[in-house]
Amino acid sequence: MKDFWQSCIQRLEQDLPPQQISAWIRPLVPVAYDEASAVLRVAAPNRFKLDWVRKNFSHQIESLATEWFDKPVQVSFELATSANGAARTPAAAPAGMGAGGVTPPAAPAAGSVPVPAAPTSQGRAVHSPSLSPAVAASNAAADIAYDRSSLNTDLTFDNFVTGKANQLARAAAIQVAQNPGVSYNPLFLYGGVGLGKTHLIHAIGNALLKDNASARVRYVHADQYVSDVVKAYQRKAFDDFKRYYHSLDLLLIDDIQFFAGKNRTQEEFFYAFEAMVAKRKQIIITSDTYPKELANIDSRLISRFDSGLTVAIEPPELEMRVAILLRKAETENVTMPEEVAFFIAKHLRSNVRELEGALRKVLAYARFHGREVLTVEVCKEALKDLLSVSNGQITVENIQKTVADFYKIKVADMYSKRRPANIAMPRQVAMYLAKELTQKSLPEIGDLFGGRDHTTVLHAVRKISDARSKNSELNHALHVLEQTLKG
Ligand SMILES: Nc1ncnc2c1ncn2[C@@H]1O[C@H](COP(=O)(O)OP(=O)(O)OP(=O)(O)O)[C@@H](O)[C@H]1O
Repeated sequence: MKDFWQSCIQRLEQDLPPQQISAWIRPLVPVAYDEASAVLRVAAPNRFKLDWVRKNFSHQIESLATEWFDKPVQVSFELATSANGAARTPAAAPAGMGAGGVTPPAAPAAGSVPVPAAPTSQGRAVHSPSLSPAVAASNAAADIAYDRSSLNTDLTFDNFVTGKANQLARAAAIQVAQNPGVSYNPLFLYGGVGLGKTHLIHAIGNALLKDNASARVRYVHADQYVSDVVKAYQRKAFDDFKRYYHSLDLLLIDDIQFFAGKNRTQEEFFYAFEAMVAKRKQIIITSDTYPKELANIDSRLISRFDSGLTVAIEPPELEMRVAILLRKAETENVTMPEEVAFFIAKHLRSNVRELEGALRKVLAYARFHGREVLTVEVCKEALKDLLSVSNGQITVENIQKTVADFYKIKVADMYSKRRPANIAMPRQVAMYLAKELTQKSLPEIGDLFGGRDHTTVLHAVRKISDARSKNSELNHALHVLEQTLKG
């Protein structure tokens, strides 16, 4: 196997630039070759490299192995650990987060693969034995920075499709990535589910680390932060907790609405917030609603959230949905005719996650049934269930967006707890239409309107239905909305 590996590197050196060889190939360690199953195990020093080589080099290594061993060989990549004998030296291994017991950040999800637009090896992540100790040390530090940040390297600005719905948010995100702590602090991004908030904040983190590999960046979901607070509490280790969070250069905190009612968490976050902003360190927050609408969050925090820049991400319009589908298909190396993308985008309107799910379904269906060309027919078959469930294309999210546009209120008001009449009435209209035009049950509708009780939905449905028969203006508005939604 050693001989094979040497020859493999030599062959790759003929095809790849030296920089790629030292950044991606030399850090790999061949772990074992199993003759019987023809599986070659290769270890990568960290998750980032693992994802990258799996995506970009597995094919080349596999064909070289197949040639060498004279039979089809499968290459299986894994993380270097002491168990497989490929772990990094202790000096280079990511340290824990201290005695405080703060949970070390999880690595990006297994199986996630960076798209080619992810950071290149330039300036970091090089482990060639020929490097000077200083450079090797700084590259090891860069790897550790990535490992600790919990960033998903798949999520970058380059693969974030822009349209009217998110252009402001993207512009603000780029601005903050280029001038952290200076331009907008905090940056508060809000919007409904699956619209790209998480993607955007990872993109900021990735961009910052690409520019400055030694920056202390951390992505954390609000739930994880809560659980870090609980652990610090149990272990009486708030000093470590504070030291860690207060020392960051960039804190990306996702879905802050999960702080609701968690007073100790809010208090700790308040201190972290104050400490970071005072030191001009950047904080970026996402939420399903805008600051003033956050329920059960301390008003001190709400006013802090509001003190920077607050930007909404709206559901994508048709053209943007098409662009997203085309881009995602391209990433999968699949040619998608525009009419196919339009067909899917017209039928699935609510969010990007739903579009991605539909695309995955269509691709899996086409592969399984040996359909080499994607057609509208293939999509209709593949998405049969999804299309019938969405009851002639109408989803609760479409209804919320359409009604919010009609009454000129924010989509976030559909799930906010606010109750002034100019918001409560459109929200009731939306609930009524959701009941009329979708198959959703009352509890399901309640959930989609910010976790409201089914009796609230029932009350709205009855009230609007009754008012409609007496109030011709409302009746007309409902007709217009129904036509828009069915159109
Ligand atoms: N503009 C976009 N371009 C490309 N991909 C996008 C875009 N917006 C969202 N996505 C993709 O859609 C999926 C869902 O996005 P994301 O997880 O960022 O949503 P979210 O707003 O954080 O949702 P939630 O509130 O449910 O956490 C991700 O795979 C993301 O990469």
